Amino acid sequence: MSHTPIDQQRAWCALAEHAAGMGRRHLRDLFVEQPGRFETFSRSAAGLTLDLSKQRWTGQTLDLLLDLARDAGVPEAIRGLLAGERVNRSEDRPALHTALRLPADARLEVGGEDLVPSVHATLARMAEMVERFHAGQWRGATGKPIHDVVNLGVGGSDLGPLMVTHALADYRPEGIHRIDVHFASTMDGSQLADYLTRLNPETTLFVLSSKSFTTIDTLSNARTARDWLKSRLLGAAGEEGVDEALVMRQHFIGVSASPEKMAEWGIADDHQLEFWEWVGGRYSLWGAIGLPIALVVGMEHFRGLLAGAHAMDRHFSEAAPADNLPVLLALAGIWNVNFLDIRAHSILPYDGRLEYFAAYLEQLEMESNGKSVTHDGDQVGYSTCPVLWGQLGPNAQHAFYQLLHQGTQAVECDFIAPRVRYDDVPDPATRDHLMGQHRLTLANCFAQSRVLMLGDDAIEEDGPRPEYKHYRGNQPSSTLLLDRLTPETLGALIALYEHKVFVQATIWDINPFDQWGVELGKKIAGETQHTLEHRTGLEGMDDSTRGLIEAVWSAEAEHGR
Ligand SMILES: O=P(O)(O)OC[C@H]1O[C@H](O)[C@H](O)[C@@H](O)[C@@H]1O
Repeated sequence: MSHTPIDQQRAWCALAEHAAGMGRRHLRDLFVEQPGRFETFSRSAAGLTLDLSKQRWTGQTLDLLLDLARDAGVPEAIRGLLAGERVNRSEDRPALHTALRLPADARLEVGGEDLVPSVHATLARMAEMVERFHAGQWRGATGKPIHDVVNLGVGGSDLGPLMVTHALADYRPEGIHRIDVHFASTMDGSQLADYLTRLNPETTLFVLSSKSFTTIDTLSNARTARDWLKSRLLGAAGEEGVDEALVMRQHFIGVSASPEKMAEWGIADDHQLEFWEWVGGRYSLWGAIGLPIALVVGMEHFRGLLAGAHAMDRHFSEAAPADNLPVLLALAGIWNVNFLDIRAHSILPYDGRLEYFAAYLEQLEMESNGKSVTHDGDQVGYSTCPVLWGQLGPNAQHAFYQLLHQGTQAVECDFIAPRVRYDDVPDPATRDHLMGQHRLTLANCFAQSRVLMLGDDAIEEDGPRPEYKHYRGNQPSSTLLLDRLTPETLGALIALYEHKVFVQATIWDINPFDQWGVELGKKIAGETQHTLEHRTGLEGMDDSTRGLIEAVWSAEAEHGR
């Protein structure tokens, strides 16, 4: 039996009425009317400070949103998620990414089995592998130590490791055999082809990362990599005893939830790292999919990342909703999307190390909450996930901030920056310059959120101003300060967003852990590929697709295919 949709429940209706009463009240007035907003609307946990005072809301708004969270069953949902209930209902399984970061002495019984020992057994296997690489003992088929590792994966098997290895590149341990890690995800092979022109096959290893081990993008890159290795290392190298089995064994590691498929592909048993169906792809960087991260920062820092995420998990589980960072961040989003009609959300990190953070969040948020059917199978009558995009804030200032300041779209922004950076640079002259650059960056970050909030009022200017110089302001934002960017705070930051997504999904009554919307495209791509290759089935296509396919065929004919 379907329950009453959330938008027909008391708390939602009270919020709708409250929003109507607030009209188009300007953020600058809210700041005038309510002194001490920073104090009122900011909270800290796990090395992060979240300032929500520039949200277009009041204390009463937040109280009503907290009522909404309670009525939607958020506290019970959090308990269910962390306890391993089957929260992913369409696939009938739990979503236990939080189990991947439990400490070794914790217990988590799901279906009569304690999951913690197997999680830590995988970490131990990763540690052994990482140690071999860092000791220069993982050798290619011709006996030379592996120096370059290329991760072949896409979506959740690419974006998390890519984002984190980039963010934590400063944390490379010293005194080890250096491993350079690269990422190739695109099915067209262009990223991989570029690496293949530059890397030495004798010292290059590929990690095939794919939860399903059926993703065509990854498997076609994997085939290209295998052929490249074989053509370069077999015979041509003139080495005695270098056979195909040795090449496969020394140059490939597989990471997947399907050991059978890894074996079928030819990954040696002891070079397979397995994870579980109960870890969603976009939530998987905390386990074996994180191998590239550990190869860059070492196991100690990888465990630091897990510890930071676990600190956020504990905060999520223990803090009261009114002090709970993920709950508050989620409620700010709900307020913007569902009551202020703000359906665009920009992620703006002010730290070059977080270059891939927005791309990572685009998958996390939009693949999780880009849904329109409730758990009961009903169509939702309200908006869910906003369109989310982003880029490094300082660069975006010179690109799309124009739209934020003077365009016609209302946009919510998340500004993210570390409080301190470069204070540990050994050379004092460079240190001073770099610390100055960091302060410059922070000044820009704070200035932008201030101008977005206040508009013209951010500056005192005499005389009238032409319309084209007018800034209307009133764009809401959140600011997240990391004490500094470390494995621990990065872990906490990612976990914060994971949990924010879950809280929003709970309120919207949708499943954040499946992604059925991507399946049809894959099926139709298969059929289209068949037509392109075999020149049959064109009659069944629509006129546009037919025209496009014929354009390809005529180009191929011109080039003699
Ligand atoms: O890890 P894999 O099974 O190769 O999946 C890679 C990606 O592809 C899919 O199409 C999904 O939309 C993503 O959620 C997933 O992360």
